[in-house]
Amino acid sequence: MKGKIIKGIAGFYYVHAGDALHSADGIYECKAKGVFRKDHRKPLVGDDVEMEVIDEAQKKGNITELLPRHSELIRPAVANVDQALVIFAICKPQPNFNLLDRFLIMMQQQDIPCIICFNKQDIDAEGKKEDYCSIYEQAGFQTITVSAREKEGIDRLKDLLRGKTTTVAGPSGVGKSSLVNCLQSGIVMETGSISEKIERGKHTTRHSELISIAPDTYILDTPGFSSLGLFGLEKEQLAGYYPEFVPFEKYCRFGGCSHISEPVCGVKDAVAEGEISRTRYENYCLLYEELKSQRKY
Ligand SMILES: Nc1nc2c(ncn2[C@@H]2O[C@H](COP(=O)(O)OP(=O)(O)OP(=O)(O)O)[C@@H](O)[C@H]2O)c(=O)[nH]1
Ligand SMILES: [Zn+2]
Repeated sequence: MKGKIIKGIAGFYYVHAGDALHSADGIYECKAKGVFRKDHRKPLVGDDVEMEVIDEAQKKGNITELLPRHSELIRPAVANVDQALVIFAICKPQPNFNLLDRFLIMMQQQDIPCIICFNKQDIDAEGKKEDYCSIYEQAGFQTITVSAREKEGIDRLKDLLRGKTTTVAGPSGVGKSSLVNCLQSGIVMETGSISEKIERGKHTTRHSELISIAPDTYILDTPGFSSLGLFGLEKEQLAGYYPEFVPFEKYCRFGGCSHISEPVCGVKDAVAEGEISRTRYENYCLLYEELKSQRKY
């Protein structure tokens, strides 16, 4: 039968299969004997597989075939991700837009569409949420504001996730765990031997695990981050990750304009006229300088 690898620990793969979508009953502890030889690749969390049940009562099985992957993410290592949800708080803590831009670049490098979610709208006393959303909508990203505490925007968020596998990320303290809990609500996970087995592995390494939140809908909860390096990127490529710059580049005097110190620059003009967000442009300049001074190996 078909299933999906939701977690891998020490040579075991936990495969979500069968009809019991919202219950731990549908999770089989599998080995992947013979798959490496046959498919020449290592199973990844997120892989769709064919499996056979060895022992239904003990929920043990064997993965017999890896089905084709439509995407493969390196950070975090997971297959078949459709999109990323990046969570920031509107306040407490204030969003670090430089960090957000770094995250967006990393996902664009891997061709993964990004939804930006601003949480804690219940304490948005200064009314920042529209401003924040418009910065990123102007750049072509989808945005959503929610409150995990007041359970606002959760249904809309679920709509954006439905039928897809989404990697969920955000710096610490933004309410990611609270939001993941909201998304899981209504799902009865039965306690039992399988979840205990999964539990045991938790203390050794940080594994990524897919959580089923609705039929054909999974989220990957990733550890909070406080910094992100830029990898595999030359400074000349950076502007390509700021999609809102593109329509103005034709007004730059020089081809390959860096939009920093050149005299006639369509991008700088657009910033001055408020057509490109100053926050985005300033972070572009900071990241450009960083790439410029990066050591080449
Ligand atoms: N006002 C408000 N506070 C929230 C909301 N969501 C979460 N919080 C609070 O923000 C703090 C951090 O929430 P968590 O869910 O632990 O955040 P996290 O992003 O998982 O943080 P880490 O565990 O550090 O990665 C807690 O005190 C939550 O009660 C919200 O929608 N509104
Ligand atoms: Zn320019």
